[in-house]
Amino acid sequence: MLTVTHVEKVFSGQKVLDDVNLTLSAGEVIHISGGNGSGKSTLLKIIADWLKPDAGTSVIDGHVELGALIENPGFIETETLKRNLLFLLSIRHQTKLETVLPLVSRFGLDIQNRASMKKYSIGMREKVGIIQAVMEDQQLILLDEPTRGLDEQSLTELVKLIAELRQQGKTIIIASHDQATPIAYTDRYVLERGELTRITD
Ligand SMILES: Nc1ncnc2c1ncn2[C@@H]1O[C@H](COP(=O)(O)OP(=O)(O)OP(=O)(O)O)[C@@H](O)[C@H]1O
Repeated sequence: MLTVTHVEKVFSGQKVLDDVNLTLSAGEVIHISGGNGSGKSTLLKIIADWLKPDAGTSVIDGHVELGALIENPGFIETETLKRNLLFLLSIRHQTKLETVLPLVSRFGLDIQNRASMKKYSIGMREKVGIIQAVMEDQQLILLDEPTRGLDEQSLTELVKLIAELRQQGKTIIIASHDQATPIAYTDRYVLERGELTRITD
């Protein structure tokens, strides 16, 4: 599903990622922890092909659809939630808005909300970011700090959603600064000084 091999990334002479290797098969759910600035977002961006590594490769199997929430998701700020989702769905033409509505309401969002996205709070934006990352049955899902700004109820929904996606065989990478995450995951990794290491209990 995903093979990251000997990946390096240097910013301003500083090696942020140093020989990072990661192989994930379909259905694996992992959690990567690491302090602020440890390179979690950089690694996810390389996996999503938003950034090129300075050395090494990151390869996703050809047929795999990617869903990603990395840093601040970009929306059309002057448009409503509905218009934003319709726009995103129009790119792949695979999913109808009706299919996404249960996901919208379980996170307490209102598809009829007439406010533009720029009026949304951090937590509301995070929820929309989560929804767009999973709403088209994407098989590989990257979630960078997905709990940011979420209230208790939404956090519970997120935990349930990830458990469901895991049951459906989705491959998921969750990154957060926190080693202790409320989210169910299988394998834990830590990113420190540019190195990604699997934590064994
Ligand atoms: N486009 C860029 N140009 C220059 N430096 C960058 C760029 N993107 C990231 N960096 C630097 O790379 C390092 C890792 O950043 P990254 O955002 O990947 O860390 P992170 O682990 O996601 O941090 P956080 O938990 O704070 O979000 C930081 O020192 C950051 O300043």
